[in-house]
Amino acid sequence: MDLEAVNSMNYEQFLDIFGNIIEKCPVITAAVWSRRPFLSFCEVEDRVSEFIESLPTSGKEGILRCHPDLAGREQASGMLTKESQEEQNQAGLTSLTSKERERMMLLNTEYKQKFGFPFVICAKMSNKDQIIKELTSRVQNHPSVELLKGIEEVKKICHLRMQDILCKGSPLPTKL
Ligand SMILES: NC(=O)NC1=NC(=O)NC1=O
Repeated sequence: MDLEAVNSMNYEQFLDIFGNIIEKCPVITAAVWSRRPFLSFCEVEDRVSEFIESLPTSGKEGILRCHPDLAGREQASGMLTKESQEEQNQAGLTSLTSKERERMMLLNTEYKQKFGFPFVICAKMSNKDQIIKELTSRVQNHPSVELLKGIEEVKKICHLRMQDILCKGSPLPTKL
């Protein structure tokens, strides 16, 4: 997929391709479309980051709240987005022992009760043991620290999802 093709997409085509680069937050992609033409693919990510940073705390918390728990109910019920499913698979979170699953559930519940948003980490850059370790440690943090860390992880997830889209060369939308 080349830049010219991306810059010539209408907003429906842009959303079809990039709508889930931030988990379940297509409004960010829809807003960033207005910033075209992009001089590079990195610029798309920079504009996404700018949009996120422009949000008030409640908006950033809202983005985190759109993320499914790792090894949580959405995974158990097969309700994950394809991107999240693949990321959780890659980190080994779909093959936890019952003891690991129980521990993740308890830690996720504790984390959400404390912060009012879920623990978010870029699963593809980690593995189940590291994730459990990170969750155990981060649940002790101050809310302001976890808001920053969570958004930082959201941007890493976005970067990898962009790479997947551009490298897999999703078929370009047919000219409508
Ligand atoms: N709560 C989460 O961290 N969710 C996720 N991390 C990923 O890498 N993909 C997700 O859906």
